[in-house]
Amino acid sequence: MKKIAVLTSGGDAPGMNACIRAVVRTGIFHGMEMYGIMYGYDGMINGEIQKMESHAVSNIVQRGGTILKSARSEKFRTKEGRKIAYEQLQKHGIEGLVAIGGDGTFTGAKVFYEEYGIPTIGCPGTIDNDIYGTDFTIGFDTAINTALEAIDKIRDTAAAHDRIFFIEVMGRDSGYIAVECGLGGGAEMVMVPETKTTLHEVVEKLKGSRKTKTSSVIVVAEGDEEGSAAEIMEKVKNIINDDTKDFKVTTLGHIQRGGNPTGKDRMLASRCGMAAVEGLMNGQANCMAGIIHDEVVYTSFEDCITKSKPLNKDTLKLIEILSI
Ligand SMILES: Nc1ncnc2c1ncn2[C@@H]1O[C@H](COP(=O)(O)OP(=O)(O)O)[C@@H](O)[C@H]1O
Ligand SMILES: O=P(O)(O)OC[C@H]1O[C@](O)(COP(=O)(O)O)[C@@H](O)[C@@H]1O
Repeated sequence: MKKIAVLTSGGDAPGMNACIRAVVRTGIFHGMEMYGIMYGYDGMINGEIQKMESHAVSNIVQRGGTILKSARSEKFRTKEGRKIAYEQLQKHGIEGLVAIGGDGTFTGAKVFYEEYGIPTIGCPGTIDNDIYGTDFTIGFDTAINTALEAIDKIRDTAAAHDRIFFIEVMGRDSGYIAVECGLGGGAEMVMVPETKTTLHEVVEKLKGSRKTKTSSVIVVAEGDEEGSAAEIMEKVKNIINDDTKDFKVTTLGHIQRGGNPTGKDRMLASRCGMAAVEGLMNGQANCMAGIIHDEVVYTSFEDCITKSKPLNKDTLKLIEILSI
């Protein structure tokens, strides 16, 4: 294998740049020609493929976002789109791919590999941490630290005004961010897509905690089955029906996806990037390079996509115990 290309796809995540840097420099170290594909799978289809020398990844290890840009590509979901993508790779002589993204990105990579056989290895890049085959995903640590900083600030106001705050964090299908922020931010309760929490339980919890506390914070993952934090707040407010209680909502949104990656994310990203390139050189394909118990582990895309990584039950219990 002589030419490897790297792309970032799906949502961006802090640490993706550190991963791109590791991919490019590991490849060059081993005598490969390295290429960057802009805008994920869309760029593959559009032929936005550029050679990357070592200096192309200078001064990016500390930066959020992704210098290769990211996209969610509808065209790549079609057979015609993937055929054009393959032709573009052929045109540039690309023999291997590193795809940095989440489970959608890996689903696309798997379909593409099965159709055209271009060896591909993924690196887990999503703030949601919802990927089987790695203890943590690139961007998760930064996202929870960003969210925690925001929650700490909101708690100041909550405490000063005796308010009940519903804080929405990201996590379309996953409650990892909510759970970590809930625990670290001292929340009364977390509401996540993986477990059912009824409005009745929320109301009872708030009534109970108001006996000992004057302010409360409830962290809601955006994908919770009861709806958004704003919707949940309205419903709870209506049930409690007490004008003396002051309810507020804050949706943290995309601040969680930006910013300089933490040291942990830079380390994880660099290790996964190197492992992806060395995996390709050693004949691995159709799998993701992740880190489990501090060791590099290659997990098939099939498993990454189909197997779930359950939330730690002890952590959920801990939140309940610590919020009495
Ligand atoms: N079944 C599929 N077939 C082909 N491509 C897919 C498929 N699922 C996802 N993709 C591609 O992967 C991209 C990224 O997936 P998405 O779910 O948006 O983000 P993430 O990788 O962060 O989970 C999609 O925009 C699409 O181009
Ligand atoms: O910016 P967008 O495209 O609306 O994406 C929002 C989504 O991005 C995430 O932060 C991460 O999603 P991905 O795993 O698809 O990258 C989700 O939690 C959130 O729902």
